[in-house]
Amino acid sequence: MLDDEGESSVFVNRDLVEPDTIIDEERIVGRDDQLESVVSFLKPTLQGNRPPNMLLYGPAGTGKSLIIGAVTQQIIELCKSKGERFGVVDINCQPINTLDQAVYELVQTVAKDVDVDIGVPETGVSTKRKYRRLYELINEYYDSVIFILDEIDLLVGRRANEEPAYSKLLYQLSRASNTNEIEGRVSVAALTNDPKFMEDIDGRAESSFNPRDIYFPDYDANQLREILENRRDAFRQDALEDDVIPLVAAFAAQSHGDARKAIDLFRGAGDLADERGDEIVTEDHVRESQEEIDKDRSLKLVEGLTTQKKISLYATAAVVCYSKQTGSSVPSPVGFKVYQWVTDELDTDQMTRETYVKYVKELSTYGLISTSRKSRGRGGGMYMEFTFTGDPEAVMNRIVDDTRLEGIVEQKNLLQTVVNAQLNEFHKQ
Ligand SMILES: Nc1ncnc2c1ncn2[C@@H]1O[C@H](COP(=O)(O)OP(=O)(O)OP(=O)(O)O)[C@@H](O)[C@H]1O
Repeated sequence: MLDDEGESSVFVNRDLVEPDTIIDEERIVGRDDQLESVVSFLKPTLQGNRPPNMLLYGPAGTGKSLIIGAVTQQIIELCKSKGERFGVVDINCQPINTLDQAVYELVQTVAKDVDVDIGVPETGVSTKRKYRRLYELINEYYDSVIFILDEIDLLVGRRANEEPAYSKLLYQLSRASNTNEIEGRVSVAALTNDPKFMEDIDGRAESSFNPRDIYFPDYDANQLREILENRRDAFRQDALEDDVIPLVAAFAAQSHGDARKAIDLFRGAGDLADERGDEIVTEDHVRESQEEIDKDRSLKLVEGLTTQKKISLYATAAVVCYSKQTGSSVPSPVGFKVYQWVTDELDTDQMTRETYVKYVKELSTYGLISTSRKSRGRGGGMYMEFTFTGDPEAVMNRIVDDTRLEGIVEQKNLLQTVVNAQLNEFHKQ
């Protein structure tokens, strides 16, 4: 039974501190330049012209989805008042593995928006047919359209020596109006955390996509503070101790100035106060909540991964834990070699290097790993470098709890030898 105390909450509008809530423009902080750029690029839509394609790039939680979402929402409204149909087709590429799935997802998103039948099955028909259905729906229901492709760099989905799926998709969509497959005006906005994303794009796709760039830098502690201040009304008046907002902002500023993390921690501290029946959110709630988030994030996440992702992560963590060299970064070619060795030992499927890199990169969106792109010097090509933000040994231990990976623990010495041999090999080249 709930007593009076149990019913009271520090929140009066908890939605405001939910990560997916679409906030009003006046709550947006420190993104004036980006807002201005997106508005100016999309303005031609209102005058019946085609806007340019765009690339919004910057670290996680820096407002890319927020800004493009807020501006396109306004354009939908303005177009509606003029009797024009502006379609916003927004997908997140992170869970999508192939080009075919991406096109299906686009069809599904449009069909849902205009409330009609999808009209193509998910499997058993060609990707071409799915494209045809996509264009058919767009031509019937929209006068102009923008495709928003979030986390575009994670749409790899290719076999060895093939062009990556993101490259093909960008090529197709950005030329669909030139080829008259789409009759109205089309533009494509790609969102990514990878500042060097365009370097991996096929030349054909690069020239047809040819985007205007908009950069989203990290927030500093002051901006994070302001973002939180603007959502203070999620809480009951006087429910926040004075130091709560500065402390939440300071924690989030340490983790790359990610506004999503700041908001999650703000909400977490409030939830903890509620759980304990405390009337006021204090610094202690913030600190404890941060500890829980740190612990939970990596370990819960690891538990929920597929076996292939666990193996990829295990092999990457093993490079850090077993390396005799100092430094805690893992060059992706070394991580991949170790991954191959582990899959051989376990006698399980082996993915391509692209897929291995995609899996590990995905973990960076959860803050478990950070990635950067490195050059091997003149003519040596590029590779990714992975750095663990938390403790790689805890990650390995958690993965071993999965019975399918137990066998590998007995091979610890061998694994150590493989790691160091691969590192030596890599640094010799
Ligand atoms: N400038 C801002 N003002 C207010 N809230 C913000 C701001 N920037 C981000 N947020 C909030 O932080 C959260 C994350 O923002 P958003 O999803 O736009 O980030 P992103 O850059 O698209 O991240 P990712 O690369 O992880 O997709 C959202 O809840 C958003 O409302």
